[in-house]
Amino acid sequence: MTATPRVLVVTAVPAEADAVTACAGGAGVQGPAGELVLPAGLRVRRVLPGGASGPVLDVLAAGVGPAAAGAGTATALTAAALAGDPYGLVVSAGIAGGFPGRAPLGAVVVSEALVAADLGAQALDGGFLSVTDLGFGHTVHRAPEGLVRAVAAATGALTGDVLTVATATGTAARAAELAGRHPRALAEAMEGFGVAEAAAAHGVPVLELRAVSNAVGPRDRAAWRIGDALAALTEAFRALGPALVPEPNQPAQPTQPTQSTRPTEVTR
Ligand SMILES: O=C(O)c1cccc(C(=O)CC[C@H]2O[C@@H](n3cnc4c(=O)[nH]cnc43)[C@H](O)[C@@H]2O)c1
Repeated sequence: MTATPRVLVVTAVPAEADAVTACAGGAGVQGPAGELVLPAGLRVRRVLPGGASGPVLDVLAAGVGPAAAGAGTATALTAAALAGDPYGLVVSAGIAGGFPGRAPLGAVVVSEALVAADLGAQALDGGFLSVTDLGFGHTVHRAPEGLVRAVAAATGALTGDVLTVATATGTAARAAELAGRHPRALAEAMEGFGVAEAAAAHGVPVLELRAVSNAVGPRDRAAWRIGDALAALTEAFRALGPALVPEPNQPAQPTQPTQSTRPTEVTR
């Protein structure tokens, strides 16, 4: 770690990145000279929400989905490492769907675990086999516990698992399936696990922070409350202050799913 903690915040779309940088109220946003342009035209914007003593947030809109998120995150982490100024923490941030009864619209959630919920294979009986069940790969990255507690205390965020899906849920049946398979899941989004894979490859701890814009369930775009969620995201980052300082020696570690996140039964 450098003297001033450097945090890479990765969102999917520019509107989410704007919501994060708004936490500094404009005053902490560096001018064009402070904007870093990475390969593939990725732009990293820097804000200093806590003033000189707080963390430096470098905010990147890397694109929608786990692959774009992983590629963008890896590019930014590699650029920083090669420049001799590596990041101490990566945060996957944005809006999310909340599981009904677990995370209401407007709630902020912070991840205990970032879980790849659809990385695997469909079984003959229609069940799901994760890559762990198949014997190759992992589906879970855990966030540092102390950091999760500190972020929740500072922001009022709910703590639990955040699922990463490549296809957003659009039916009640799929929502029930995911909720049943992941009893600790509060929300689903589309980038967290990709961000975590890149962070783990660089030995950097990872966290996911999301504001709920819609319910996970039957697709109803008109019911999404994107503005409210983006405002909640800004408030969460404003409240964070020093809480976003990484704990020492807590790199992202892929973990096997706990009993509560494993499918109850799988059939090959
Ligand atoms: O249309 C807009 O103004 C707008 C502003 C900000 C963000 C968006 C997005 O559509 C972001 C997509 C992003 O949001 C996550 N997300 C949100 N809800 C869900 C969900 O129910 N299931 C999965 N992902 C969700 C996701 O991470 C997307 O990348 C639009």
